[in-house]
Amino acid sequence: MLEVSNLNKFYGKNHAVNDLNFTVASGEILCLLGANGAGKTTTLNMLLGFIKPDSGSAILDGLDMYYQRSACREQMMYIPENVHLYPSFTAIENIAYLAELAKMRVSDGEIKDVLIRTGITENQLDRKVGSFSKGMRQKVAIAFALLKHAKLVLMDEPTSGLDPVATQEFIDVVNTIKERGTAVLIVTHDLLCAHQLSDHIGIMSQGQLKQFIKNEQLTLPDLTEHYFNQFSA
Ligand SMILES: Nc1ncnc2c1ncn2[C@@H]1O[C@H](COP(=O)(O)OP(=O)(O)OP(=O)(O)O)[C@@H](O)[C@H]1O
Repeated sequence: MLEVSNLNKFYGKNHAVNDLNFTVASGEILCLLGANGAGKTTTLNMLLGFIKPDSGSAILDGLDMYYQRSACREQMMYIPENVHLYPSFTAIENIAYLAELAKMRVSDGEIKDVLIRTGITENQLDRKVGSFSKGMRQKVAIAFALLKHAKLVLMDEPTSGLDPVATQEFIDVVNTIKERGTAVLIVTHDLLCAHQLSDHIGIMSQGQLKQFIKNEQLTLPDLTEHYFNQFSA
């Protein structure tokens, strides 16, 4: 689904993203970990088509994510660290508005259905989202990704500031989109969430993908050791 090949980005002499190679298949979750300045955001910005790679490519289902970025954006969903919604609209109204902008024809019933699937309760459906927590706003964004049948969902620091219960709810909701066959790429500092959620974990340092680990049978202490080894080397 997502194929990143020999991706490079320089800021002057700073090799911010250094020959990155990885794939995320349909129905797979990859978490990218790394210290501040490791190159995660620059990578994300190249996948979003905001930054032109100096060389290499990111391909989403056959489309180049920089040169065919408009077509790619129709097939993916970006969920930033803080999801911004129209505070005086309800969740249904927010999604209806986003759907209209995306020229999608959807009924209120379909919108309600995806919101319920992400854990928004019947009571919350009619509330203005201005009072929603970060976790609830994320659920609304994920509901839109479901409605859109996004092939790829990109998330930046989704669990920062979430309490443990909200984090667990977030993990459950992301598993819902995974089950639908969506490829998910999450940039995070949260080792516990990465361990609980991902199929693969990539550890970046100084622009390079130092490790790409299959999460199966990896314990949290193992992951922590892998992570810290990158900085003691
Ligand atoms: N617009 C820019 N101009 C110049 N240098 C930049 C720019 N954006 C990022 N950098 C540099 O590129 C490198 C990678 O930064 P990036 O923001 O991608 O790291 P990160 O892993 O996302 O860090 P964080 O976890 O703090 O968000 C850093 O050395 C950073 O200083």
